[in-house]
Amino acid sequence: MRVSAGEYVGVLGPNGSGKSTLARLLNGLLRADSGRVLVAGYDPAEEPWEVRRRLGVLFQNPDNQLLAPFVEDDVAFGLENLGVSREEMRGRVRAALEAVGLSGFERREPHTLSGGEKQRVALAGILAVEPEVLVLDEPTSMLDAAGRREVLERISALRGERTVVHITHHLDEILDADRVLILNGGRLVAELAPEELVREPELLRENRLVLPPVLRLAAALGLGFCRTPEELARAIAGQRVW
Ligand SMILES: Nc1ncnc2c1ncn2[C@@H]1O[C@H](COP(=O)(O)OP(=O)(O)OP(=O)(O)O)[C@@H](O)[C@H]1O
Repeated sequence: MRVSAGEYVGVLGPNGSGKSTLARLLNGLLRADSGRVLVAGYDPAEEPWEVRRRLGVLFQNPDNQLLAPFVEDDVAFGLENLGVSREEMRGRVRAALEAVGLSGFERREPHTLSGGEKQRVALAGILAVEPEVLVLDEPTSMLDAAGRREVLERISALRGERTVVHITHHLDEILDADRVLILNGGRLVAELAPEELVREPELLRENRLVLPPVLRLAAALGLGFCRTPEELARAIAGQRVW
Protein backbone atom coordinates (compact mmCIF):
# COMPACT_ATOMS: atom_id res chain seq x y z
CA MET A 1 0.00 0.00 0.00
CA ARG A 2 1.03 3.56 -0.57
CA VAL A 3 -0.37 6.70 1.07
CA SER A 4 0.30 10.12 -0.42
CA ALA A 5 0.96 13.30 1.55
CA GLY A 6 -2.29 15.01 2.60
CA GLU A 7 -4.48 11.96 2.02
CA TYR A 8 -7.09 10.76 4.52
CA VAL A 9 -7.21 6.98 4.32
CA GLY A 10 -9.60 4.71 6.23
CA VAL A 11 -8.49 1.19 7.14
CA LEU A 12 -11.13 -1.47 7.82
CA GLY A 13 -10.96 -5.19 8.48
CA PRO A 14 -12.24 -7.89 10.82
CA ASN A 15 -10.63 -8.73 14.19
CA GLY A 16 -7.15 -10.11 13.72
CA SER A 17 -6.83 -8.91 10.13
CA GLY A 18 -3.63 -6.97 10.82
CA LYS A 19 -4.79 -3.38 11.34
CA SER A 20 -2.90 -2.78 14.59
CA THR A 21 0.07 -4.65 13.20
CA LEU A 22 0.11 -2.17 10.34
CA ALA A 23 0.11 0.76 12.82
CA ARG A 24 2.96 -0.82 14.79
CA LEU A 25 4.97 -1.51 11.65
CA LEU A 26 4.55 2.13 10.63
CA ASN A 27 6.12 3.55 13.79
CA GLY A 28 8.77 0.87 14.26
CA LEU A 29 7.23 -0.92 17.26
CA LEU A 30 7.32 -4.05 15.10
CA ARG A 31 9.88 -5.12 12.54
CA ALA A 32 8.55 -6.65 9.30
CA ASP A 33 9.44 -10.32 8.71
CA SER A 34 9.37 -9.59 5.00
CA GLY A 35 8.58 -6.68 2.75
CA ARG A 36 9.50 -3.08 3.34
CA VAL A 37 8.04 -0.13 5.24
CA LEU A 38 9.10 3.40 4.38
CA VAL A 39 7.83 6.59 6.00
CA ALA A 40 9.03 9.73 4.22
CA GLY A 41 11.96 7.64 2.99
CA TYR A 42 12.93 6.24 6.44
CA ASP A 43 12.64 2.61 7.52
CA PRO A 44 10.88 2.73 10.93
CA ALA A 45 12.67 -0.39 12.16
CA GLU A 46 16.08 1.13 11.37
CA GLU A 47 15.49 4.79 12.22
CA PRO A 48 12.53 4.88 14.61
CA TRP A 49 13.27 8.40 15.92
CA GLU A 50 13.39 9.89 12.42
CA VAL A 51 10.03 8.25 11.78
CA ARG A 52 8.42 9.15 15.11
CA ARG A 53 9.00 12.86 14.60
CA ARG A 54 7.15 12.54 11.28
CA LEU A 55 4.48 9.98 12.18
CA GLY A 56 2.44 9.77 15.39
CA VAL A 57 0.19 6.90 16.40
CA LEU A 58 -2.90 7.35 18.57
CA PHE A 59 -3.81 3.99 20.10
CA GLN A 60 -7.22 2.85 21.28
CA ASN A 61 -6.80 2.94 25.04
CA PRO A 62 -6.09 6.45 26.38
CA ASP A 63 -5.16 5.02 29.80
CA ASN A 64 -2.09 3.33 28.30
CA GLN A 65 -0.89 6.54 26.66
CA LEU A 66 -0.95 9.03 29.54
CA LEU A 67 1.94 8.63 31.97
CA ALA A 68 2.85 12.03 33.43
CA PRO A 69 1.37 13.58 36.60
CA PHE A 70 -0.09 16.61 34.79
CA VAL A 71 -1.69 17.06 31.38
CA GLU A 72 0.93 19.61 30.26
CA ASP A 73 3.79 17.20 31.04
CA ASP A 74 2.08 14.47 29.13
CA VAL A 75 1.58 16.63 26.05
CA ALA A 76 5.25 17.71 26.27
CA PHE A 77 6.51 14.13 26.67
CA GLY A 78 7.20 13.47 22.98
CA LEU A 79 9.05 16.77 22.68
CA GLU A 80 11.59 15.90 25.36
CA ASN A 81 13.53 13.73 22.92
CA LEU A 82 13.46 16.24 20.10
CA GLY A 83 15.76 18.88 21.59
CA VAL A 84 13.03 21.55 21.56
CA SER A 85 13.73 24.59 23.79
CA ARG A 86 11.64 25.10 26.97
CA GLU A 87 9.99 28.17 25.51
CA GLU A 88 9.06 26.48 22.24
CA MET A 89 7.85 23.48 24.18
CA ARG A 90 5.44 25.65 26.19
CA GLY A 91 4.12 27.23 22.99
CA ARG A 92 3.63 23.88 21.28
CA VAL A 93 1.86 22.38 24.30
CA ARG A 94 -0.49 25.37 24.46
CA ALA A 95 -1.23 25.16 20.71
CA ALA A 96 -1.78 21.39 20.82
CA LEU A 97 -4.21 21.63 23.76
CA GLU A 98 -6.06 24.39 21.97
CA ALA A 99 -6.26 22.24 18.81
CA VAL A 100 -8.01 19.48 20.76
CA GLY A 101 -10.32 21.89 22.61
CA LEU A 102 -8.62 21.48 26.02
CA SER A 103 -7.12 24.91 26.72
CA GLY A 104 -6.97 25.43 30.49
CA PHE A 105 -6.45 21.72 31.21
CA GLU A 106 -2.64 22.12 31.59
CA ARG A 107 -2.53 21.46 35.36
CA ARG A 108 -5.23 18.78 35.47
CA GLU A 109 -4.18 15.30 36.53
CA PRO A 110 -4.88 12.83 33.70
CA HIS A 111 -6.68 10.37 35.99
CA THR A 112 -9.36 13.02 36.71
CA LEU A 113 -10.32 13.32 33.01
CA SER A 114 -13.13 11.59 31.12
CA GLY A 115 -12.24 8.99 28.49
CA GLY A 116 -12.87 11.45 25.65
CA GLU A 117 -10.73 14.11 27.34
CA LYS A 118 -7.93 11.61 27.96
CA GLN A 119 -7.95 10.56 24.32
CA ARG A 120 -7.80 14.22 23.27
CA VAL A 121 -4.81 14.76 25.59
CA ALA A 122 -3.11 11.78 23.94
CA LEU A 123 -3.92 13.33 20.54
CA ALA A 124 -2.48 16.68 21.73
CA GLY A 125 0.74 14.88 22.73
CA ILE A 126 1.05 13.62 19.17
CA LEU A 127 0.15 16.97 17.59
CA ALA A 128 2.77 18.77 19.73
CA VAL A 129 5.48 16.82 17.89
CA GLU A 130 3.98 18.26 14.68
CA PRO A 131 4.13 15.01 12.68
CA GLU A 132 3.27 14.99 8.98
CA VAL A 133 1.36 11.75 9.36
CA LEU A 134 -1.20 10.69 11.97
CA VAL A 135 -2.08 7.04 12.40
CA LEU A 136 -5.23 6.52 14.46
CA ASP A 137 -5.68 2.95 15.66
CA GLU A 138 -9.36 2.60 16.64
CA PRO A 139 -9.14 5.88 18.56
CA THR A 140 -12.80 5.89 19.64
CA SER A 141 -13.38 2.25 20.53
CA MET A 142 -13.10 2.79 24.31
CA LEU A 143 -15.24 5.94 24.37
CA ASP A 144 -18.91 6.64 24.97
CA ALA A 145 -20.99 8.36 22.28
CA ALA A 146 -20.12 11.90 23.44
CA GLY A 147 -16.40 11.11 23.83
CA ARG A 148 -16.42 9.53 20.41
CA ARG A 149 -17.95 12.63 18.85
CA GLU A 150 -15.43 14.91 20.62
CA VAL A 151 -12.49 12.92 19.30
CA LEU A 152 -13.93 12.55 15.78
CA GLU A 153 -14.57 16.29 15.55
CA ARG A 154 -10.93 17.00 16.42
CA ILE A 155 -9.71 14.44 13.92
CA SER A 156 -11.89 15.83 11.18
CA ALA A 157 -10.54 19.35 11.89
CA LEU A 158 -7.06 18.03 11.00
CA ARG A 159 -8.14 17.00 7.54
CA GLY A 160 -6.06 18.50 4.77
CA GLU A 161 -3.47 19.68 7.32
CA ARG A 162 -1.95 16.22 7.82
CA THR A 163 -1.86 12.83 6.24
CA VAL A 164 -4.24 10.62 8.22
CA VAL A 165 -4.47 6.83 8.34
CA HIS A 166 -7.61 6.07 10.35
CA ILE A 167 -8.05 2.46 11.45
CA THR A 168 -11.54 1.65 12.67
CA HIS A 169 -14.33 -0.90 13.03
CA HIS A 170 -16.91 1.84 12.55
CA LEU A 171 -17.54 2.23 8.86
CA ASP A 172 -19.47 5.44 9.52
CA GLU A 173 -16.26 7.11 10.82
CA ILE A 174 -14.49 6.94 7.48
CA LEU A 175 -17.29 7.63 4.99
CA ASP A 176 -15.63 10.90 4.00
CA ALA A 177 -12.15 9.40 3.61
CA ASP A 178 -10.36 9.86 0.29
CA ARG A 179 -9.84 6.12 0.12
CA VAL A 180 -10.69 3.00 2.10
CA LEU A 181 -8.36 0.03 2.48
CA ILE A 182 -9.68 -3.33 3.63
CA LEU A 183 -7.35 -5.80 5.32
CA ASN A 184 -8.06 -9.46 5.90
CA GLY A 185 -5.72 -12.25 6.97
CA GLY A 186 -2.77 -9.86 6.97
CA ARG A 187 -3.37 -8.87 3.36
CA LEU A 188 -4.73 -5.83 1.61
CA VAL A 189 -7.85 -7.26 -0.04
CA ALA A 190 -9.50 -4.11 -1.38
CA GLU A 191 -8.82 -0.47 -1.99
CA LEU A 192 -11.79 1.67 -2.97
CA ALA A 193 -13.62 4.98 -2.58
CA PRO A 194 -16.12 5.03 0.34
CA GLU A 195 -18.96 5.59 -2.16
CA GLU A 196 -18.13 2.23 -3.76
CA LEU A 197 -18.73 0.30 -0.52
CA VAL A 198 -22.52 0.30 -1.02
CA ARG A 199 -22.07 -1.44 -4.36
CA GLU A 200 -19.93 -4.25 -2.89
CA PRO A 201 -22.20 -6.37 -0.65
CA GLU A 202 -20.07 -9.47 -1.25
CA LEU A 203 -16.86 -7.68 -0.26
CA LEU A 204 -18.56 -6.34 2.88
CA ARG A 205 -19.85 -9.79 3.85
CA GLU A 206 -16.48 -11.48 3.29
CA ASN A 207 -14.83 -8.91 5.52
CA ARG A 208 -17.48 -8.86 8.25
CA LEU A 209 -18.42 -5.26 7.52
CA VAL A 210 -21.93 -3.88 7.89
CA LEU A 211 -23.14 -0.67 6.29
CA PRO A 212 -24.43 1.95 8.74
CA PRO A 213 -28.28 2.28 8.80
CA VAL A 214 -28.20 5.70 7.10
CA LEU A 215 -26.42 4.21 4.07
CA ARG A 216 -28.75 1.19 3.96
CA LEU A 217 -31.79 3.41 4.12
CA ALA A 218 -30.45 5.74 1.41
CA ALA A 219 -29.68 2.75 -0.82
CA ALA A 220 -33.13 1.22 -0.19
CA LEU A 221 -34.75 4.52 -1.15
CA GLY A 222 -32.59 4.73 -4.27
CA LEU A 223 -31.06 8.00 -3.05
CA GLY A 224 -27.39 7.24 -3.59
CA PHE A 225 -24.68 7.91 -1.04
CA CYS A 226 -25.69 9.82 2.11
CA ARG A 227 -23.09 10.00 4.88
CA THR A 228 -25.29 11.46 7.61
CA PRO A 229 -28.98 11.49 8.58
CA GLU A 230 -28.99 15.21 7.64
CA GLU A 231 -27.70 14.44 4.12
CA LEU A 232 -30.33 11.71 3.83
CA ALA A 233 -33.07 14.10 4.99
CA ARG A 234 -31.99 16.65 2.36
CA ALA A 235 -31.94 13.97 -0.33
CA ILE A 236 -35.44 12.82 0.67
CA ALA A 237 -36.72 16.41 0.70
CA GLY A 238 -35.15 16.98 -2.74
CA GLN A 239 -36.76 13.84 -4.16
CA ARG A 240 -40.15 14.44 -2.52
CA VAL A 241 -40.24 10.72 -1.76
CA TRP A 242 -43.36 10.98 0.33
N1 LIG B 1 3.90 -9.42 17.65
C1 LIG B 1 3.17 -10.38 17.09
N2 LIG B 1 3.71 -11.58 16.80
C2 LIG B 1 2.99 -12.55 16.21
N3 LIG B 1 1.70 -12.42 15.88
C3 LIG B 1 1.11 -11.26 16.14
C4 LIG B 1 1.80 -10.17 16.76
N4 LIG B 1 0.94 -9.13 16.90
C5 LIG B 1 -0.24 -9.56 16.39
N5 LIG B 1 -0.14 -10.83 15.94
C6 LIG B 1 -1.21 -11.61 15.28
O1 LIG B 1 -1.43 -10.99 14.03
C7 LIG B 1 -2.81 -11.00 13.71
C8 LIG B 1 -3.28 -9.58 13.46
O2 LIG B 1 -3.36 -8.87 14.70
P1 LIG B 1 -3.76 -7.34 14.79
O3 LIG B 1 -3.75 -6.97 16.25
O4 LIG B 1 -2.93 -6.55 13.86
O5 LIG B 1 -5.26 -7.39 14.25
P2 LIG B 1 -6.34 -6.22 14.17
O6 LIG B 1 -6.83 -6.20 12.76
O7 LIG B 1 -5.82 -4.96 14.72
O8 LIG B 1 -7.47 -6.81 15.11
P3 LIG B 1 -8.55 -6.09 16.07
O9 LIG B 1 -9.61 -5.59 15.15
O10 LIG B 1 -9.03 -7.23 16.91
O11 LIG B 1 -7.86 -5.01 16.86
C9 LIG B 1 -3.52 -11.68 14.87
O12 LIG B 1 -3.74 -13.02 14.51
C10 LIG B 1 -2.53 -11.56 16.01
O13 LIG B 1 -2.66 -12.63 16.92
